Amino acid sequence: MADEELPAGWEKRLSRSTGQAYYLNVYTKESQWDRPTTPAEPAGGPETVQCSHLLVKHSGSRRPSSWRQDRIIRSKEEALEEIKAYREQIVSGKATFAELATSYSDCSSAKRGGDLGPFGHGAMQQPFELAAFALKVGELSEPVFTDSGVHIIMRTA
Ligand SMILES: Cn1nc(-c2ccccc2)cc1C(=O)N[C@H](Cc1nc2ccccc2[nH]1)C(=O)O
Repeated sequence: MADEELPAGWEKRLSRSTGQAYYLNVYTKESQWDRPTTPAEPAGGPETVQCSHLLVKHSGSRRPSSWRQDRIIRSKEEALEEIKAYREQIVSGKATFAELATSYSDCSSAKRGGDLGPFGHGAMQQPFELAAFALKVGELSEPVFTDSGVHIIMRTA
């Protein structure tokens, strides 16, 4: 079977000792045995990422109101428990990220399944940015706290 094309930024090499194929990130010169499925990221990480998020606000949020609820009174601890339950539903496959974000996110991006579109450094609150840029494409964050509330973040590009 002809070798399928590799995602951008990768080169296929053969191990001198075993003859086994491995893959080289041409930017960072790092190598891996597993065939890559996403483009190689340059050293220093990506300039922009695209993420979807699910936000649960609480009484201490910067704007304790949303399309879902005019006045949000749940505590920060209750918000964390809710976001952990949503994360478990996603990880177990009981629901998709987009389904839950559409129904339950307190961010206006809920209408787009939580999709925030592409963004670069400096666009989002720092805890959110740090978590988002640390994710690999397709990865789901642990709960992230910002002045807006408690988030889970899925990097999509
Ligand atoms: C940063 N952002 N993008 C959208 C958005 C994007 C695409 C389509 C519709 C809305 C909404 C927002 C936003 O700040 N929403 C706030 C809540 C919020 N706070 C955030 C902090 C970090 C990242 C996303 C966040 N969303 C709100 O609705 O009160």
